[in-house]
Amino acid sequence: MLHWGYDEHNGPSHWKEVFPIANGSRQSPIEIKTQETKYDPALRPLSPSYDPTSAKVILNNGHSTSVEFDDTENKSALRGGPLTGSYRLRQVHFHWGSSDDVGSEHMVDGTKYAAELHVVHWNADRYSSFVEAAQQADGLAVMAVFLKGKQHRFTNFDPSCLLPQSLDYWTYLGSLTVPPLLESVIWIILREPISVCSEQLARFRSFLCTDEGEAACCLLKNYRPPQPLRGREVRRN
Ligand SMILES: Cc1ccn(O)c(=O)c1
Ligand SMILES: [Zn+2]
Repeated sequence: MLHWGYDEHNGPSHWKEVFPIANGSRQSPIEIKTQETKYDPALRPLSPSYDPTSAKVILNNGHSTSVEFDDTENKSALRGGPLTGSYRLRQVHFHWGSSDDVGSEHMVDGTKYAAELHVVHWNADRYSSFVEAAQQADGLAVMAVFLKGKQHRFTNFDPSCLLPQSLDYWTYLGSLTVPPLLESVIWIILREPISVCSEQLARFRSFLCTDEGEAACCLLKNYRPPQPLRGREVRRN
């Protein structure tokens, strides 16, 4: 196995060839069987305290996209919960899959989520660096957050924030532009565009259109070419 990854030739089933601890006794992720979890009254509430000015860079390290934080001082830390003392924020990254129904690392009662956010901290009370802490049994604390897929909770969103200044428009009678192409649409097309930067457009192109288990391929385009007007009138206000 050259460099570890997530492909057939270098994925999780091969990692033990280079990292024998892969067969260790406290490996992650796990499946959480909620009925088997045990209430612990001694557990305290989590107390995250993050200073946004400690964020430094966002990068793709080939295994994930990650935001790195300045951890040379205790500006952002996680306390409480199961932790003793304070754990300093190091980085935030995501794990995801090739389709919305998989992607999380941990599972809950057989359910995988679409993705999983990991907020990584290290025990700066006891150790002098992330690298040192990463070798210790109580060295790191990773807070994981599940991301739900399609039905992603997206509340308090007012789409008018995406509208241009002018609501002047063209209108015509047409159809869906995707199958089943039903001819049931009154189209209202705003004449003034809104602006996006090329990075935002590239982000669209990075979304996948492949299913679980298929070779990942990106949804590079999803537009239907113009269709014959067939005598229809297009009106404007
Ligand atoms: C430190 C570290 C590195 C990779 N991942 O996935 C983690 O969750 C934590
Ligand atoms: Zn992770």
